[in-house]
Amino acid sequence: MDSMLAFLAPWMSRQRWYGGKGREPSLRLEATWELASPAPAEARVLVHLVADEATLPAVTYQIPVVERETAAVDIDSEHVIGSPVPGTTLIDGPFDPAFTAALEALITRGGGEAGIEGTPIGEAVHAEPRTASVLAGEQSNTSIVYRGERDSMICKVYRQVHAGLSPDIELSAALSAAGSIYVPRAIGFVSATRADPRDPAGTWSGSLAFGQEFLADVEDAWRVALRAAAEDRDFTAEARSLGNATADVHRTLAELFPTRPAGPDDRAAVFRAWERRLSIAVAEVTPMADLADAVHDIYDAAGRGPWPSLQRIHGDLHLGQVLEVADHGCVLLDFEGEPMRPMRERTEPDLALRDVAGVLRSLDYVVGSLRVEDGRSPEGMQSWARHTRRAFLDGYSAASGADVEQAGLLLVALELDKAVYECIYEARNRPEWLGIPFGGVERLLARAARFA
Ligand SMILES: Nc1ncnc2c1ncn2[C@@H]1O[C@H](COP(=O)(O)OP(=O)(O)O)[C@@H](O)[C@H]1O
Ligand SMILES: O=P(O)(O)O[C@H]1O[C@H](CO)[C@@H](O[C@H]2O[C@H](CO)[C@@H](O)[C@H](O)[C@H]2O)[C@H](O)[C@H]1O
Repeated sequence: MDSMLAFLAPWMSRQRWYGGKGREPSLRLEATWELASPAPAEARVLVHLVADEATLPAVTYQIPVVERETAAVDIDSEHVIGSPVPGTTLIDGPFDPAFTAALEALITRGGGEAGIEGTPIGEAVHAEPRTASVLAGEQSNTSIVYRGERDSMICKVYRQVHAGLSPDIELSAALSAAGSIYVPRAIGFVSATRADPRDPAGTWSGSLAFGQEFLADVEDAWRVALRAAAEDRDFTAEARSLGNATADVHRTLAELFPTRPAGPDDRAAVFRAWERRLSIAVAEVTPMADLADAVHDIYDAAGRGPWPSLQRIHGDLHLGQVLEVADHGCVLLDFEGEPMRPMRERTEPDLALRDVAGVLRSLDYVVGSLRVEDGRSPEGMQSWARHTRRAFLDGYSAASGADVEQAGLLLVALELDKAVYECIYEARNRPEWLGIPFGGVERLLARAARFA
């Protein structure tokens, strides 16, 4: 196994989903399961959980691997993990038919081996042949699209694995079961159970994968908005409809899951999370040090003002998480919350306004990215940005019955917190885009001055 980990570490460090950017992973094997695959092939399908101790706290990753005879391997070298045993090659599971077939069977038919369980949910999909391919693009996880004549499915293989049911599965499946038209239909999920490393008498379980209906030939709202802004075309109808959808999802989540008034402990926890992020940003983004005191003052004031009740929310809502479906409208994806936030915070009731702030930041990114990529003048785009922002807020207020503008400084603080998060995200992943959220922090501080 040590030789497998020695091959895994350099390969993992090159993957988009690897969170410890710039570091060499320091891996420890936590668990391995072998899956039966319906695909006719001489191959073993293994699912490993490995802890990466290069970061603190350690992060657990899921690595599905297919072991094949080297002579039979015909795949792009990028998806080859290595050959720790001469004559045998390890392949990244999502790119091998033996793994994709095993996963499809678990999600659509259920069952599993000791420790791995597939749970189909909702209406069963048709038993038919489907072709599997990995979705291209910048992702935190790895998604496999299964295309069939009658039912197509997208299955997300979670790369970072946490204890408990993933909030993505928990919330998306509950919304789908409640008949929400704003999420894809849920099809099934896979979980793993093993002895708890912290308490050998207990068990640990976590989510490995989630299958949803695949909506073919759709674009995400980020691409649609970018095109509209680049051509100075109106995007207010789409923004208003996203406001309606966000409010409707919040209303349904508040009916399905517990809500509570924001007590002193809740406020203190949110405030600590704002401050923690700010201090990470100061450490990683040099110019942030000059703005930190001003940001802190806004957090302080917003923490003392009126707060609405807390409820379950999306947690990382941005235009890239929204599909624009023709003759239907917006569909919201990926209820996992922000990947950098501790999981125990992501599953707690939170401020619904956090999602509103997420979309507002994303609209600011549309203008910012056109400036960075195309050298467009921000002045020329100000009117597009203002109208689009207004339309989103109007749509949200109309559908929720609450005037979001009343939130005043709290909304500004949440936008600031998101922009601070984005500064960290960009510094780690896309340094050339750092100016977009950093400029956002400066503008939000100017806006906050109106509430002084
Ligand atoms: N049900 C779906 N139908 C069509 N495309 C989807 C669906 N779910 C996800 N996608 C596509 O996959 C991309 C990544 O999905 P997402 O859930 O955000 O993954 P990640 O957590 O890895 O970021 C989305 O931006 C979208 O383009
Ligand atoms: O991988 P996820 O989709 O869970 O989200 C992470 O990556 C996003 C970038 O892909 C990042 O979003 C930021 O960039 C977007 C444009 O690419 C922009 O629309 C968002 O407003 C901005 O936050 C997201 O923050 C991060 O969690």
